[in-house]
Amino acid sequence: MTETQEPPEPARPDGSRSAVRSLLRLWPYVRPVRGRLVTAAAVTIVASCAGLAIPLALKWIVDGPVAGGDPSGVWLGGGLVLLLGLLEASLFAARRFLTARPLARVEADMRADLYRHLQRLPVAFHDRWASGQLLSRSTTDLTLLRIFFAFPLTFLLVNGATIVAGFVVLLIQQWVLGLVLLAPVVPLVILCAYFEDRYSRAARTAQDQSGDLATVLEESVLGIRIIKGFGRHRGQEKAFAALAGRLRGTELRKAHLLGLLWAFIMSLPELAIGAALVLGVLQVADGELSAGTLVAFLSTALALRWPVESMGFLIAISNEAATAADRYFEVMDTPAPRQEDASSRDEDAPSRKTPPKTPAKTPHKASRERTGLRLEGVGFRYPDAPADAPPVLEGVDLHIRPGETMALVGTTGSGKTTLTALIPRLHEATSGRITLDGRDIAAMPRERLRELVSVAFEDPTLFSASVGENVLMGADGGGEAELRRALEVAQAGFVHSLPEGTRTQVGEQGLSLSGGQRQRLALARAVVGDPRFLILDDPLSALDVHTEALVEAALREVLAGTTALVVAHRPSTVMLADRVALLSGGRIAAVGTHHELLHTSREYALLMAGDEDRDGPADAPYARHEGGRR
Ligand SMILES: Nc1ncnc2c1ncn2[C@@H]1O[C@H](COP(=O)(O)OP(=O)(O)OP(=O)(O)O)[C@@H](O)[C@H]1O
Repeated sequence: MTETQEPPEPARPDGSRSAVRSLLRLWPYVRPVRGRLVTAAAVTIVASCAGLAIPLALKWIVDGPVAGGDPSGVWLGGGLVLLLGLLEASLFAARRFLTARPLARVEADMRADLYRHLQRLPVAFHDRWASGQLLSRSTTDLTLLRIFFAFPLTFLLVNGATIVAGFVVLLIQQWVLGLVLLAPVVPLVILCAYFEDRYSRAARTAQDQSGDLATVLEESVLGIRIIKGFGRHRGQEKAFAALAGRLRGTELRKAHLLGLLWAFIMSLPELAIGAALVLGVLQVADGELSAGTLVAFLSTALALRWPVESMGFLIAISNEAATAADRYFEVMDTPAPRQEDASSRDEDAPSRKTPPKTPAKTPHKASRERTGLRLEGVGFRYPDAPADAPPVLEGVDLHIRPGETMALVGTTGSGKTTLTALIPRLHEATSGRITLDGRDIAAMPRERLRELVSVAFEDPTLFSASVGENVLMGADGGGEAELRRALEVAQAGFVHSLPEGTRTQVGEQGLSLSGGQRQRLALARAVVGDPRFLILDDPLSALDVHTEALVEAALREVLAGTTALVVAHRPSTVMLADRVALLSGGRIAAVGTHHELLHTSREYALLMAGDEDRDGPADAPYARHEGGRR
């Protein structure tokens, strides 16, 4: 067996990391659209240059036509300024056009990759991560990244280039005044570094808290019946309000930091412009500077205000995007289980994709290779179990013969569900091996394994899809005939009286159906592909006595043609089985027919009597449960 992969704790770093390094990891996604992004950046630079040329045109108007009293020159200059303005506006519009579609593609690709990866990650990962955290990473965080690609990424470059070009122009026009304007750069760089660190910590906290909020919201929506049933809505409201209050506090801290940064970014350059204006006016008065040059100088300085001021929020959004990238890659970096070599595929085995029209009675008994389902020395411990806790399963040996139905019984928490989860490899056994018809499942491609093994769990989850789609999930390519047969076996005839029959959409998690109805659909899903191996975890628990008897009768027919392990809590479910295995203390304590175990295992007899604490030998009183298939 492969070693169980320890999924990482959902990380909550403090944000002290390199934002640039985090953002650089996005390169593989940006690569395919780099041409568009570079073109958009070039277009934006041309647009900014058009904007910067306007003050130069003004200088020409003031020093030329205005000073020389030439009205036609003023009109010409005015027309030139108008043209430059129109050019700037249309180029900015073109930038949006160039980036919108490819960036939506990048966001969609990243989301699809995340979803694909989440589907491949082991159940142990999902046990540990809160669903809201995954939800917020695949929605809010990816939207933040798209905004970053569309806006700050381009404008950090373009505005940076504009500022450099603008200062070159200023220094050429009047280097003393230019140096006055450059004076705030040093304190601003120091302040930006100071705020960046604090802001990224706050951004990380806010994004994690919004994930926590999504988790509480999701749990409240899914558990609304319990909340209402126990009158817990006030408690839930308080818990939600407390979390929302914490998030509000963090957002306020972010706003406070951003406000302070912005105040410095706006006021320091304004002070410098004021100083340059006073100095410039004195120079014009002394005749050392032309009025036109001063107008051009100040217009250029004012044109640089937006690129300088925008740096504050561009840095803020970039930090949030870097945090979003970290959160995205925390999930993507979690290794998914290794995909086994597809060449080990069992070619002779019939696929569930093409189920036979009618089940063969005992198709697997005749084959010499078909040795059934075997567990040899299987052990399992949950990755997050305390180090000193004993393993849930240890040295489990069990052989289910081809075509045989084995019931698995044991006290609550004895590990029955855990054991059934090892067969379709929802969890990896930590020791020992499991074979299906002699082939080790650890060496089998998961896809193939899941074609061979079908499962129905105690909690019958249905998806937001039609009844038919939910059932046919169990058999890719299955059609109407398979659907009808599976519904018949599961005694799910009620679907035909639903408004649109098997096309009726069942709500989120099938909430519009009763527990028993959902369980019957989950059972139909398990049997629809006529699987070679069937794992049923207490499949009849939510059925009334009458329906249970009907389902049992139909299920007997299916079980006759498959090798099955059925977790049973009730004698009526045990009756479906050929033999029974008793799970106790993490091991198989006894195997035999129901009749044999009633007489040989006191623990089994007590379990079947529904009285686990009872003393005294198991004998005649339990004989009323006898009468299984053998
Ligand atoms: N995801 C998990 N992480 C850690 N421990 C777990 C996890 N799931 C189950 N356990 C523990 O493993 C043990 C076996 O649980 P399991 O659900 O397999 O028992 P069970 O026999 O199916 O119980 P029941 O009859 O009540 O359904 C229990 O002690 C349980 O607390």
